[in-house]
Amino acid sequence: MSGGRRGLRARDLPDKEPGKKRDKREVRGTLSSALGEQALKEAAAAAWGRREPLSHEALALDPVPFCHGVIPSFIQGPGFLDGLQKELLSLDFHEKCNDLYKFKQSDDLKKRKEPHISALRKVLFEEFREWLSAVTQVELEPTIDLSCAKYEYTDALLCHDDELEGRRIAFILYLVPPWEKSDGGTLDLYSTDSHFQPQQVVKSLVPSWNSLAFFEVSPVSFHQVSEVLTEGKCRLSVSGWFHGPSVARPPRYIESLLPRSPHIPYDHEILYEWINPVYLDMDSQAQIQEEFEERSEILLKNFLKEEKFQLVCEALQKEDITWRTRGPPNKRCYKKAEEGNLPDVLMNCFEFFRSEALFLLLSNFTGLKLHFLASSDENEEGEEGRAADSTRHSSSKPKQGETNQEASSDADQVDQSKNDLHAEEGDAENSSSVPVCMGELRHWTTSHYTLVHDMQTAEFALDLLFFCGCEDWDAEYGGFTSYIAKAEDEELTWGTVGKKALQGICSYGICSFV
Ligand SMILES: O=C(O)CCC(=O)C(=O)O
Ligand SMILES: [Fe+2]
Repeated sequence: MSGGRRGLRARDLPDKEPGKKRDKREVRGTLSSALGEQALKEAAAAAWGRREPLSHEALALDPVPFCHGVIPSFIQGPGFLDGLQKELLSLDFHEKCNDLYKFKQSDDLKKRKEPHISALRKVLFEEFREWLSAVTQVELEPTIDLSCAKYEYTDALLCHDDELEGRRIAFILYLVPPWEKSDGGTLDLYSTDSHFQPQQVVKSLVPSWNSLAFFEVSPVSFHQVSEVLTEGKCRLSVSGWFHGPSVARPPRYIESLLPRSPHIPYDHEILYEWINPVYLDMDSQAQIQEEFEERSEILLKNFLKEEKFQLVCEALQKEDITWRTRGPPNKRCYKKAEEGNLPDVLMNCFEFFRSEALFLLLSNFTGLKLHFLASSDENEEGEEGRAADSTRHSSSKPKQGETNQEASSDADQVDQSKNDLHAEEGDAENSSSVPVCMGELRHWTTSHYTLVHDMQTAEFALDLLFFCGCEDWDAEYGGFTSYIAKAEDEELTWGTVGKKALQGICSYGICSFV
């Protein structure tokens, strides 16, 4: 059928000159003419190779914090980008949302037939790829890896390195309205430490219409898209990767565990001092245990005695607490209080959370064996989720002198096999047979988060989260904790306390029992 239509159209057209194209709809994208200049190409290749900066009106290269470049006017000629923008905005976009990002992504652009999208694909993966191969001296393959992203108000993509087998150069072409740093949505580049872990943002690229950013994908190419802060502005981009021969990577860094300690020997008096008496009643403890065993979680309202809670809240407002940001940003970003100089009431509160009496009470609340006196009546089949499998803990009493000892682990780089050891807690010789806990006083406010990451140890623990200062919290502020079952890759919901959350809203506190 289409042959007939083609024949009819051919008859309607005037005689064509041999070899001349007839399809008026063919659209061509043309690269910035400066990129065709041999001298610029050679200067760029020399700078890239020597890890030196280059500043030219058509191209900027910078090796800090990792090799990247910006081409401020990537496509030349009027009209092309408007046509491209129109085609892109009419694609179907899918909401992408988990702990790492929130934005909208189009269908794969690999096979789209729209004229401007096809033309862009051609210019990127033919002409520009050749230019980039010459500059970076990497044999880039024609593999097409291309999609379109839309970041709107409150969208963001947190710190990551882009590393995936075969990806060598990342690129992003921006199609944005006039954009300021204060609009958010900057492409932030991180410095790294000696373990290739990201430290802090040292450069922010503000997107602009028709600018293309590119960078080498490497163990240190940590970057983020900061949260878009202006309502009604759309940060549209086309991005992808040029693939090439894989390069050897250093083993992933495994960070040291936070110090853990066994209980501190305080008897039940401390419970009467701190806890709302309703929770000390044996019947309510039995009820709590029933609900916990059913749901693996329980919310205990008004847990502390009112007067103690007030004292803790007041102390948290004091200026003499030293809060330090805890990273690295590809894993977490929140403030942690230094324990050395906490106000007395907070020190005492920490001691209460680490007390022997509380270990025993938590055993009663949960049915987990967090104390040698706790009965071990729970199911011997492994329990799912975060409930500790108490059958893996021996019932040996912590020896005198062992209390409050900190079990810290090696801060040096270790391999995966060490990581695996943590999962094998069945070993009776293992020091984890004595229940231990770790606690932090955390301050959560706007743009704080934690991320699920590859190197997270798989172990059984009871999380205890005690919150202060978050009365009248609204789910819209974020800041919730989500759990995913082991080996499940189902996306999480966005748990960051975003910038749109009201200033001054924060929550405090966590303690974890293993
Ligand atoms: O849009 C940007 O500036 C960067 C996007 C990015 O990092 C990614 O998609 O992996
Ligand atoms: Fe990225």
